[in-house]
Amino acid sequence: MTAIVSANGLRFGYTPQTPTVKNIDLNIGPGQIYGFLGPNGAGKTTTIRLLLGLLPPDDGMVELFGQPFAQDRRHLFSRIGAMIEAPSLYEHLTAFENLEINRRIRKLSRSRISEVLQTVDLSAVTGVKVREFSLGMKQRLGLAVALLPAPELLILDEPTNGLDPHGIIQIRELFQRLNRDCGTTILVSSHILTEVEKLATHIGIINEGQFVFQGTMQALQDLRFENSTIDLETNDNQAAAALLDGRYHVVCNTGGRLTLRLANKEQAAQVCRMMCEAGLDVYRLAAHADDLEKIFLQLVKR
Ligand SMILES: Nc1ncnc2c1ncn2[C@@H]1O[C@H](COP(=O)(O)OP(=O)(O)OP(=O)(O)O)[C@@H](O)[C@H]1O
Repeated sequence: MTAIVSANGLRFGYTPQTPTVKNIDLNIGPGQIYGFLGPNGAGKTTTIRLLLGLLPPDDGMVELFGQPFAQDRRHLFSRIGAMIEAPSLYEHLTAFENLEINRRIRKLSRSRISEVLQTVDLSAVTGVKVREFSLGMKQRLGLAVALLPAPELLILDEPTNGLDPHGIIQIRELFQRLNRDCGTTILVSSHILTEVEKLATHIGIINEGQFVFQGTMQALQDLRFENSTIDLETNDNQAAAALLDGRYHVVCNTGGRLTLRLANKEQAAQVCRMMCEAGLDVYRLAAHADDLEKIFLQLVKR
């Protein structure tokens, strides 16, 4: 299946001495919601600019919808909606007027304006000047601009920046709706994992211009169980410890409770099965996995 976004060996530096993006390989398939994460200054915006052809790479290549940029750039852009950092809006104009300018530039039908205003829930304020909008309303109007061409691919750089929890939920639900109802592929960047973990199907985490993790959301979740521990309590902990000896790493045996280090979550099931097969009663089997935020912080500290 053709990738919607494909980048290979992407390199870029604002100055020759300091590479900002170092060898980025990235693939986003149709219908994916790709959470692009990294701490401040990791190179997310720069990578997004490279993907959109707004910066020329020093090395590497980008294909969108299986086509390099050089070919039919105008047609490619008609299939993409993008919002990089703060939305570019005319504060002295109304929501409608802002959309109308963009609609004319992109030669789109007039009906798209009311459609996108409805999608982002701004139909009631179509005639209000943007300078009277809250930050959340401005973000949603920026999204409406990005949605005007009914894009197959949405690229959004920190779209929830500065929003309150209610605003973040509204934007998340909007992305979920677009993805579910229209099949829109979405690349959304953030420096906060919790903002994308409920949304993304795939995750890429960069630090200092290179990936430290790329995979499905499930694969990231599974990392929580690498090197996690479980507490085990049975009716005969001595017998349990003897069974585990040599096969599992028992880090603590207090008599009342055994603590084991696990290599993966499947080992918790194996331990449970082993106890039952030996006729021991399991009173407690409690996993202590890292939370995702901790995993994220560990990944970007390396
Ligand atoms: N126009 C520019 N000229 C020189 N250096 C720049 C420019 N834009 C960004 N940088 C530098 O490149 C690095 C990566 O910046 P970038 O904005 O891509 O990171 P980011 O991950 O998007 O960060 P944030 O989450 O803070 O937006 C930073 O060190 C930044 O200072």
